Amino acid sequence: MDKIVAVVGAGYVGLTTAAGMAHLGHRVVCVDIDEQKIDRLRHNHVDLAEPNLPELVARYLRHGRLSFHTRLEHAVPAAATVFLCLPTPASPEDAVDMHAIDTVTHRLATLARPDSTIVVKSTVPPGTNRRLTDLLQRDDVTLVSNPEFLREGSSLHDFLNPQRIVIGAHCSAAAHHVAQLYATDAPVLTTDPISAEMIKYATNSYLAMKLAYSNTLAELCEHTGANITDVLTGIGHDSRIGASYLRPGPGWGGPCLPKDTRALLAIGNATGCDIPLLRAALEANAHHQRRVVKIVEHALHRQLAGCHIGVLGMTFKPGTNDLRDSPALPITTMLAARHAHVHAYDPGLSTPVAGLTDHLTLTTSAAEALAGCDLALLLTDWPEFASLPWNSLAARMRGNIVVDTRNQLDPTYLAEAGLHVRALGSPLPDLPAVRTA
Ligand SMILES: NC(=O)C1=CN([C@@H]2O[C@H](COP(=O)(O)OP(=O)(O)OC[C@H]3O[C@@H](n4cnc5c(N)ncnc54)[C@H](O)[C@@H]3O)[C@@H](O)[C@H]2O)C=CC1
Ligand SMILES: O=C(O)[C@H]1O[C@H](OP(=O)(O)OP(=O)(O)OC[C@H]2O[C@@H](n3ccc(=O)[nH]c3=O)[C@H](O)[C@@H]2O)[C@H](O)[C@@H](O)[C@@H]1O
Repeated sequence: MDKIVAVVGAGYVGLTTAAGMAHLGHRVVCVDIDEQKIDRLRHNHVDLAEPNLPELVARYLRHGRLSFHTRLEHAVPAAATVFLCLPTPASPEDAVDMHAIDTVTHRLATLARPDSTIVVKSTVPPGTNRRLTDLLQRDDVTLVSNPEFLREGSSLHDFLNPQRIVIGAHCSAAAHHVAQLYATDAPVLTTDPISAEMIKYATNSYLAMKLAYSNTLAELCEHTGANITDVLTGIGHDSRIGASYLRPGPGWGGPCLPKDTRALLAIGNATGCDIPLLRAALEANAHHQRRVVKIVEHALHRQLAGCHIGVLGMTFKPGTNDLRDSPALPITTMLAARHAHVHAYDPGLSTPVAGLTDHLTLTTSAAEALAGCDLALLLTDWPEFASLPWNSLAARMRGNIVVDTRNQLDPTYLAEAGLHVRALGSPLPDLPAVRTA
């Protein structure tokens, strides 16, 4: 048994780190200020829709290798390593809100065990390690930067199978200590802290730019007559480009890609470095969301006022119940602002969601969302949408057009049901006259 690992913050990153570290054989104490969350976790209730996470939490709770706490003083003083997995949301001016990290670091100044290592897993602006070291004022405690690259929906898998571990540390013993906690064959890259912090923003922003480029190519294909699927397959075979993150969609979203791209732009501006590339990626993303609304208008051959739109998928990607910065939010808001009636279904959203039902009706099935609709709009590529009973759905719809922003549906299969699929990145089809009742 290794020395105790403390994890502060029990959200996506924290709970995954806690369960993952327990799985790697460490004794883990996990702390969160959300008393309700901790109470639920102690009773085996994991609220995150993450495959295998509930099972692992239950297993190591039962073994006594994992425990949950609400107070830092009950967890931190015994820990040789303290992972900070705290939120770093955007602040109003798009800089990073460091309140949670600063508050906890302040407390660690008195609570941290002598010779312990504090590991910052949160995404934090370059220079944070140096600033927190000053705040901590503990010569016997080392602060290490260790950004996390997991994706929602596969958080545990990604944590246990990392493509690389990045460790930013001034002290090689501390870097070695953190690396050996992971017991992984993945490459371990040791850098200075500021570079490690930058690697995280640079990665997310690069993915955002790549996605913005894919969506731009999709639009260009519509105008030139090229086929986006073939074009992206063609460029993806070039190993200098790579095939991943090339699927077009209604815009990229989620809790991190938009926030971190905006943050890096703001960080650059604060240092006097303008980054037009990032500004363009963000502008392109807003443009692509607006474009989806235009495609719907074009498909209906008319104004949206009074139309019923059945939306499939609201989360920013399948396999999660997370709506943060989901492109479906601005798109459905724009549809509602044009006085369309929006009825949405998402397999990840079983309970009412605060704020969501102001501009749309959240239904509990695809059949309910599409009943009587003039047009179906697929926004999230939940796998089950491909195999919906499109024959019976078509019979319930008033219109006969499906706008597929993820190029997920088989147009031939839907054609058998009498439906016309308008995918992204294919030449604009001469859509049939809209079927109405
Ligand atoms: N969600 C993701 O997929 C990824 C997130 N990140 C980064 O990791 C960090 C954490 O993100 P998430 O886990 O998504 O956030 P989250 O919002 O899911 O979880 C944060 C947790 O910290 C708790 N917390 C807040 N203040 C606290 C305090 N003073 N003491 C103890 N607990 C406190 C909250 O109650 C919450 O449970 C952020 O910097 C994020 O950018 C990095 C990689 C992936
Ligand atoms: O820092 C973070 O929080 C994380 O942000 C992203 O992970 P995640 O937010 O879970 O989402 P992704 O799977 O990357 O998808 C982001 C968005 O891009 C879209 N996307 C992704 C891939 C693609 O080919 N096409 C596409 O439109 C998704 O639909 C989604 O809206 C990064 O992929 C993680 O490496 C990172 O750790």
